[in-house]
Amino acid sequence: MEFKNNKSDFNKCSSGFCCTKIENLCVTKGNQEILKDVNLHVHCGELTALIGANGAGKSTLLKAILGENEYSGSLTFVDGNKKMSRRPIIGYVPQKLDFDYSSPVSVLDVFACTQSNRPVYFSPDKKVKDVALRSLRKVQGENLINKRLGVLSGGELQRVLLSLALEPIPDILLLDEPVSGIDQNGLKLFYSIVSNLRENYDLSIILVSHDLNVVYDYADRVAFLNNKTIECVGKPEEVFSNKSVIDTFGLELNKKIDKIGRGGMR
Ligand SMILES: Nc1ncnc2c1ncn2[C@@H]1O[C@H](COP(=O)(O)OP(=O)(O)OP(=O)(O)O)[C@@H](O)[C@H]1O
Repeated sequence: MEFKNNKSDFNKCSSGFCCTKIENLCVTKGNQEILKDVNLHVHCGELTALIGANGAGKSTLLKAILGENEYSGSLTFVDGNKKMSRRPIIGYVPQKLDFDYSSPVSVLDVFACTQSNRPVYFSPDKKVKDVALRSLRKVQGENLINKRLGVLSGGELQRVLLSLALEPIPDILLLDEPVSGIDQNGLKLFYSIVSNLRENYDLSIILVSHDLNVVYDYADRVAFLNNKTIECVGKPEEVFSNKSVIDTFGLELNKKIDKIGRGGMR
C-alpha cells in the first residue's frame, strides 16, 4: 500500500505503458482550502475507486480534473510507449442528468449535437449515425439510438451517457456515482460493461462511489481521500483494513471485512 504523498511509485506507470499523473493538486474556494497536495497515479487498464466521507472533496477533485475547478499542481497523461506527456483526453459520466423528460430529443440527436455543428432539426448524416451506433454498441445500447431521452430507464440513460463519454475514447474516464439509485441488474450490467471497456481499451478509470460492495467487486485500486488529501492507496482489501478508513466508514466497513474475511482475501 502507498501512503500519503509517497512518491516512490511516481515514475512507474502500469506495465511501463501509460498513466494519468495528478501531482501536488490543490483546490481553494474563497479562503477555504478544500484539497491539498493530492498525489495520485491512475494507471491504464485499471479502475481506481475514490472513496471518502461526505464532504471529503471527491467531487471537487473530479471537477478539478475536468477543468471546472481552478487548481494548482499538475495533471498529465504520460504515454510510456511514445515517451510523451500531454493533457489527458477526459470522459465523464455524471451521477444524473437534469433535463425535461417531455422533450422530444432522442439519443441520436444528442450524438448529433456532440459530433457535428449541423442543426439537429436536420436529419443527422450517416457519419454521425455510424459514430452513435459504434459507441452505443460498446455499452450494449444500439437499440436505444432512436429513443427519446425521457423514456429511457435510469440504467439505460447512464449507459447512453457512458457511450457519449467514450467518443472519442478518453485517456481517463471519470465516473461520479454513475448508477446510484439504479436496480441491481442495471448496476451489474453497467459495471460489467465498464470492466470490459477497461480491459479492451486499456482505460484509466476513476470511480467515485459510496457503495463499498461495488468498490470491492470492481476496483483494482482504492484511493482514500481524507483531511484534504489522498491518505492511502492500494488494493481494496489493503485500504479497507486501514484504521483511518475503518474509522471513517465504521460499521458498514466492518460488516464488509467480516464478509470477505479479515487478513486478505480475493
Ligand atoms: N463552491 C464552493 N465553495 C465553498 N466550498 C465548497 C464549494 N464546493 C464545495 N465546497 C466544499 O468543499 C468540500 C468538499 O465538497 P465535495 O462536494 O467535493 O465533497 P464530496 O466528497 O464529493 O462529498 P459527497 O460525498 O457528500 O458528495 C465540502 O466541505 C464543501 O462544502
